[in-house]
Amino acid sequence: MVQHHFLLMAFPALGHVNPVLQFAHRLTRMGFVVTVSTTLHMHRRMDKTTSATIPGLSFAPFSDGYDDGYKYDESSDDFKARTEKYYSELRRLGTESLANLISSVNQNGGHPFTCIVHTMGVSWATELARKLHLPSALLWVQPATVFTIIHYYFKDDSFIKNKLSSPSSNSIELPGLPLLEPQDLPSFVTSVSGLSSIILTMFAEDLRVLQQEPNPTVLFNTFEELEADALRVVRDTFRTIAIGPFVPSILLDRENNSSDTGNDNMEWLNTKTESSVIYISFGSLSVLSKRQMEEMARGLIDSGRPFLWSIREEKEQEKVGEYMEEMEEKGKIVKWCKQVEILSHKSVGCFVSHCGWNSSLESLVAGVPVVGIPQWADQATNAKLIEDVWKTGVRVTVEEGGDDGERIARGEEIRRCVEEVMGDEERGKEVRKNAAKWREVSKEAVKVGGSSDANLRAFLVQIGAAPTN
Ligand SMILES: O=c1ccn([C@@H]2O[C@H](COP(=O)(O)OP(=O)(O)O[C@H]3O[C@H](CO)[C@@H](O)[C@H](O)[C@H]3O)[C@@H](O)[C@H]2O)c(=O)[nH]1
Repeated sequence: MVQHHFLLMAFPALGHVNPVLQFAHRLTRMGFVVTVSTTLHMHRRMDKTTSATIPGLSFAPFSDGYDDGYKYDESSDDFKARTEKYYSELRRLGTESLANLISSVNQNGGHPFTCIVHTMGVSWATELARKLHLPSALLWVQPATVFTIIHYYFKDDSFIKNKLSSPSSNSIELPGLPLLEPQDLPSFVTSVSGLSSIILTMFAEDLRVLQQEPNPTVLFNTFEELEADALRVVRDTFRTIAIGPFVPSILLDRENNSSDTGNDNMEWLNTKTESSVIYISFGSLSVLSKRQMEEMARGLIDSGRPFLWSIREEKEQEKVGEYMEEMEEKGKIVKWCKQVEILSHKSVGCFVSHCGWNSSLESLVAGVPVVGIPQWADQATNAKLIEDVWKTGVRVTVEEGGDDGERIARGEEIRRCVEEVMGDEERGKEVRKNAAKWREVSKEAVKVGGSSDANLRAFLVQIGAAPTN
């Protein structure tokens, strides 16, 4: 019997690498051999603590020429040209490495690769798979809603582009999606410059390459119950298969925990009462301005609640300036923590988040209500879904702040939103009830026999790889 061997290729960003790793875990549990490939820099950043001992899982990192990581500096004059050059190098070196990997496995008597799955931005992996007559699929690591928006954006200008430039009504009505205002759209379609517009070009290439496939298949890090309509309305063009949420098993397997020790954050959380702590994180990419950091600090202090704030780097932490002392008295600032551990702790009652898709799914599975402060990319759309569709959180209102016209979430507004989801008023109760409901539904989806488990098994059978577990 053929031992199926999956090659999973992740675009070099933590938001892609993390779900790919979870997907790899799932496939190995089903009895498959899996190789995960990404750039050397991302490979080093990947949290592989739980992967080291998994039989059947291996890694094949490659150098993209930036082993200390490519720096996206949108303020530099040559940002667009430099980034496009980087992506073309990523394509050249990635294709080369992938081709070498495939032939060396074949020559050295390893299990030959039988399927390639890749995230967005590396569609050259599909092109290589086609050349080698291997089945392939795109793994979409943002919501299906965003995929659907992007699809309609390119399908016909009348859906989005013309509306955005119209002086009168620019509400966007798309099949299967809630009515969207421009502020609910991903920045890819609203920004005409910077990284967002480069990513839009990348998505155009992803869809172009995909649509040349006889059976264009998109696996989604979402689940049917969560985004049924968004998945359904594009089925005339793509085979859409929801197989998420891809979150670490600590969130899926355990009940909210409070007893773990040997870890500063857990011990600190253990001293707090149930659902009393605000957790704050803006993911692996966003950098907040000093002004915004100060507003956040003010809002947290004024909330009168304990908080745990993950701020990636020391120089970022310094931006809270004069508030540091008071912050350290009332809360805890940490550098980079195991977010899923924090979210699964029963003391955490609210997540102030940029609404990155991984964070959004992790909070959903943990049943923690969200206060959304979206920054760019898919985050505004995710915040819209959280507030208006799943009703598991609220989105702060931002306003013009300061001379440079920067849009700011004011401390007072952050405090108000936190109070809204954690307090005793009707809205808070409803949000918490919905969060508890989605926690159960999301866990069910990935259990054996759940919608995502069944979808994944059907996909595997279709490519001739029936699971043994
Ligand atoms: O202290 C921290 C903070 C975050 N995380 C983890 O980091 C990941 C963050 O992912 P995500 O919430 O998706 O945010 P970004 O890193 O900003 O992800 C980028 O990629 C995502 C997937 O494409 C998009 O949805 C986001 O908008 C985009 O910014 C999550 O798994 C978190 O658990 C930690 O482990 N520790």
